Amino acid sequence: MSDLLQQLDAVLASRKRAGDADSSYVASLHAKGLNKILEKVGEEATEVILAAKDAENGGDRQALIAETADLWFHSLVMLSHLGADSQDVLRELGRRFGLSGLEEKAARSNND
Ligand SMILES: N=c1c2ncn([C@@H]3O[C@H](COP(=O)(O)OP(=O)(O)OP(=O)(O)O)[C@@H](O)[C@H]3O)c2ncn1[C@@H]1O[C@H](COP(=O)(O)O)[C@@H](O)[C@H]1O
Repeated sequence: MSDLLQQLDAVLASRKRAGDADSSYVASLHAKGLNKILEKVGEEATEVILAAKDAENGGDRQALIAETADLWFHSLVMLSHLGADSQDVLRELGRRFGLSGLEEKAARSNND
């Protein structure tokens, strides 16, 4: 599925380079600028939280999945706007793989 992320990265980069804001949602976000993109990331994060609470109470898990997809998507648009992409994040997650979050955090305080 990482290939899908790479394909999406390429589409987002092409919309940033030469997208038409009148026919492309992504190009319209790039044209509006980083603050608009960040507003959407914040909005979608809130919608994920609300959908998660709803799912905890027996609500619609598909709605949670859809809102999480919205958050991932808008985060990818943000990364694209700032010259990064999904592979940068996957590389960082790979670097952390197998390292306990508790050990990683303790190591930070030992080095501080
Ligand atoms: N994956 C997505 C994707 N996910 C969500 N969205 C859009 O993000 C917008 C979210 O806006 P809103 O939050 O206002 O709407 P909403 O989330 O449906 O409604 P609420 O949850 O807020 O109530 C909607 O217009 C969605 O269609 C996306 N738009 C585009 N993509 C991908 O980006 C590609 C390029 O898109 P265009 O640049 O529009 O061609 C597409 O081919 C897709 O692969």
